[in-house]
Amino acid sequence: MNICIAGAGAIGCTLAARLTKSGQNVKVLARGATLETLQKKGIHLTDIDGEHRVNVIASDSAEELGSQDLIFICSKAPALPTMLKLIAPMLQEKTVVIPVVNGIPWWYFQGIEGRFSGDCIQAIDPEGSVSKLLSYNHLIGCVVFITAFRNSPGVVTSTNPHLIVFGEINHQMSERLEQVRKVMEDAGIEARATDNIRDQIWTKVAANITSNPLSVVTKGTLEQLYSDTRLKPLVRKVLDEVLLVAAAYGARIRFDPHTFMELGAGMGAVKTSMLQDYEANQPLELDAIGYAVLELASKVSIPMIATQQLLDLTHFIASQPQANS
Ligand SMILES: NC(=O)C1=CN([C@@H]2O[C@H](COP(=O)(O)OP(=O)(O)OC[C@H]3O[C@@H](n4cnc5c(N)ncnc54)[C@H](OP(=O)(O)O)[C@@H]3O)[C@@H](O)[C@H]2O)C=CC1
Ligand SMILES: CC(C)(CO)C(=O)C(=O)O
Repeated sequence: MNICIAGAGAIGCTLAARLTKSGQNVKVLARGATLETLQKKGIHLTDIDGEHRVNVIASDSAEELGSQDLIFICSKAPALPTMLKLIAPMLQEKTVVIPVVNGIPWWYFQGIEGRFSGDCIQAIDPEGSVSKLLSYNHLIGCVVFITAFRNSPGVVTSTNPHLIVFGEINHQMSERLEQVRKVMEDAGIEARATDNIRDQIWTKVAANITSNPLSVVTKGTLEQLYSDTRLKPLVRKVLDEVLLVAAAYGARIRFDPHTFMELGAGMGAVKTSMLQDYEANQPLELDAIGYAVLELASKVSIPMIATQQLLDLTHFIASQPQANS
């Protein structure tokens, strides 16, 4: 299968290395120093199965990479509009596009019936500007439960077992969904196909909104955030708020709040991706994992007072010019 990984950071390099090793025809859309390293040295991934060194074809030109069967967009949420424009030359009628991106997706209200069907979420898709960039029939939804860290361009460490969940945005099972699942499974990454990707989205968003912003405020690890007696009450408050909103949208989250907190603490001394971004002076995914949730909450008239304060505090800290010095 012709597969493009668009965005070669922590998650992109993890997927590109594993898929290449499994025999897929993988190409990588990258830029700058990352592109240069990938072209000269390939990818060096260290994960739970050991070390993987793979050579990949990489370019910053989608035209050069050519038509693809499957495209994984592995950028941060703020780069999504740019990435959707960049991948356009690689699309054919049947190309499947899978954003491997945290947060509420811009297509959340597309493909399903309901009170808000067809609505755009202003925090991530102002006036539908992102929706216009890609036809929905290309999309498969995805939630990634992988932790990975980019040590330097092309050099990535991933410490936890890999898991990735895929689902059609209209909640139907399909042949292409099963094909994608199998491609991932063949690459040694546990992959599941679901008939309700939104349940998974809310589960992951609950993890992100309870940990990522607070990690920027405190510089704490996942273990600390979910177990430190001074931080736990706030984390739990945010968790309770997000679970109410998720329930209002009909999401079924498999874990009760107590188990959720214990699972978080069990993730160990992991630095969240938002804290990594903050330290690298990169834009934070606050809209996709935070302000989009507040918008959804206000649509169903549920207050998220603690969450709002936490997001605003994080936003303030991140907006300070000397924040990282
Ligand atoms: N890392 C983790 O542990 C986890 C991450 N996630 C989520 O997965 C998604 C990807 O995260 P992650 O891999 O960590 O992010 P990274 O920041 O490590 O990687 C993003 C990549 O996108 C590339 N990119 C951005 N814009 C462009 C562009 N215009 N052209 C080409 N490349 C571009 C960046 O380029 P450059 O090389 O120049 O920086 C970078 O390589 C995020 O939504 C994140 O929240 C989810 C679970 C865990
Ligand atoms: C590890 C985890 C689950 C923390 O919220 C994550 O997705 C991230 O760091 O972005």
